[in-house]
Amino acid sequence: MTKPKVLISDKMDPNAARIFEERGCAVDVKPGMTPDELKAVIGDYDGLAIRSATKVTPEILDAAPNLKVIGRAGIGVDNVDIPYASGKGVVVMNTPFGNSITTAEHAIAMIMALARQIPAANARTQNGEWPKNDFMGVEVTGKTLGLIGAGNIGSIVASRALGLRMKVVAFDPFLTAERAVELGIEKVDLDTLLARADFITLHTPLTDQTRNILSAENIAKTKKGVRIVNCARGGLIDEAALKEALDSGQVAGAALDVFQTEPAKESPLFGTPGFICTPHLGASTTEAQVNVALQVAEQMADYLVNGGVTNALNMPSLSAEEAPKLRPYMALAERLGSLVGQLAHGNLTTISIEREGAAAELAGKPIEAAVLAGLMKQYSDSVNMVNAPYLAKERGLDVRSVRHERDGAYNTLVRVTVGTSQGDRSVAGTLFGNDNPRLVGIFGIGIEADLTGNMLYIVNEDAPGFIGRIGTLLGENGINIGTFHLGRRPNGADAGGEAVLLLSVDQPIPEGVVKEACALEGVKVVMPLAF
Ligand SMILES: NC(=O)C1=CN([C@@H]2O[C@H](COP(=O)(O)OP(=O)(O)OC[C@H]3O[C@@H](n4cnc5c(N)ncnc54)[C@H](O)[C@@H]3O)[C@@H](O)[C@H]2O)C=CC1
Ligand SMILES: O=C(O)C(=O)COP(=O)(O)O
Repeated sequence: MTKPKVLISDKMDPNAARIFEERGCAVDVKPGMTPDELKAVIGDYDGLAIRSATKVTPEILDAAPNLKVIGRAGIGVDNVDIPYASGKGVVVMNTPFGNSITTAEHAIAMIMALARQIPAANARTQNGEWPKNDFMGVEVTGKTLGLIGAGNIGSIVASRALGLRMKVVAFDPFLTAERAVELGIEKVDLDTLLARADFITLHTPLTDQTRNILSAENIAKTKKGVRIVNCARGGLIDEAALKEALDSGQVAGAALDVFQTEPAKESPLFGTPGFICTPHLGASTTEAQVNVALQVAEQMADYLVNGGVTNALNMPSLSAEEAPKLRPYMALAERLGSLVGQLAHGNLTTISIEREGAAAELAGKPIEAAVLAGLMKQYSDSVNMVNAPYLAKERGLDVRSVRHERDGAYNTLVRVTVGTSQGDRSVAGTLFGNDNPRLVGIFGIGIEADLTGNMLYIVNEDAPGFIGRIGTLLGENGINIGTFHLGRRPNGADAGGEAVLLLSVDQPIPEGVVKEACALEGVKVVMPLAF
């Protein structure tokens, strides 16, 4: 098997490359490429490991036909076009905890640096000025810290601030009252936070709701002399409004680690009294960088080599332990999806995926994604388990997953039923010997078959002589039959109803032969299938 190829396109701790190699991936380390340079090489890679500098745009994704996974060694993924990556079937992962302590500590360092104006005092002291009378600071003890965003980083900041004897109030619509009590902080609305906080620190992702959350209007609602820290994302603060507020004294100090445009080589804020900044160093400690590098490489290699999915933003998780158990189910699910997609005519409106017996004990989402991938393959070549659920949603397909506690005739069973404009169509399959996918029912008829290669599905009047006729037709056309499966409709009926035939053949069946088969006496349906 050829090794999956991974490109590390941002500066990353060398542990990442080591782990990729140890886990069976080939790795190239090329930090600092321009977008054009990245575009020129990305086509060679199965995985792309990044930090915040690489921008994964639709243009880059379009140039990456082999790409399967993007791994962000860090938290924020606003530099990746996730909807576009999902559409292309590329998994996007991050490392949600590896650098949170480090970033929280940076925010605390910013709070202390603002309170005591350490950067300016340091610069002037080293300049030989000894400006002892120019730097009157403030204590943080007893002051109110307003947290905007109390997730992983925000809650660590809260715990450290409580240790500094600050009072902490937080605005976070997703913070529960219980969690606030647990953290020892007070949950407030944004206006209350703005009015009460002596220091404000931001810890939300950049979304449509959080963009410019500190707008001119909201900055005007702050306590005069407030100090503001942003170690989250640049777009959270209106930088022009912040400049004005610093100039007017509404804001006594502001510390930014992140900017609207990065790298920020120039800014009206530079040189403003009370303003300090760092060049997106929030995650830059040895400890955090080792953490995120190890984690991203482990996660990406696990996906590329074993199919395990951890911390994906566009796919359900699947542990490396679960992955081998689920793999035969995915194969079964994909084939059932493909079969029902090939057989069902008319406009598909609903799909229901039922799991019974051992299948009911497994994670449902990956099985659902595999069924949809099989089904959607009829419509597009680039469908996989990542983008199939998105494509199904786009097409307005109503997807239902049902888990049955009851025991059925098989110790494990997956049934897929699609609702079409012509009624419901259902197929079911099991695993033989734990890993061998096998069809056990088609449109309510018990029929056992492997779903593999080229097949022919025939419904005919159940009368003597038909099997001979179809065998002769295929033989005359040089088509060898591999396997032959028969069932009767209604299920278990005696002769005289409808018979269903599923044949596997050694080559695709030419259209002319399909037409001749349709013309045979008693034939109702003939459909070539491919798996
Ligand atoms: N400066 C740096 O180097 C680093 C920056 N970051 C950034 O820090 C930010 C926070 O990271 P985590 O705490 O790990 O994320 P998280 O997802 O654990 O927490 C974010 C919190 O923001 C809250 N939130 C979402 N929308 C909100 C809204 N409209 N108003 C108020 N709160 C809202 C969420 O409920 C959540 O509790 C991210 O933007 C991340 O990219 C993370 C690491 C390093
Ligand atoms: O993890 C994050 O969200 C960060 O912002 C860290 O960015 P970086 O990896 O230092 O470029």
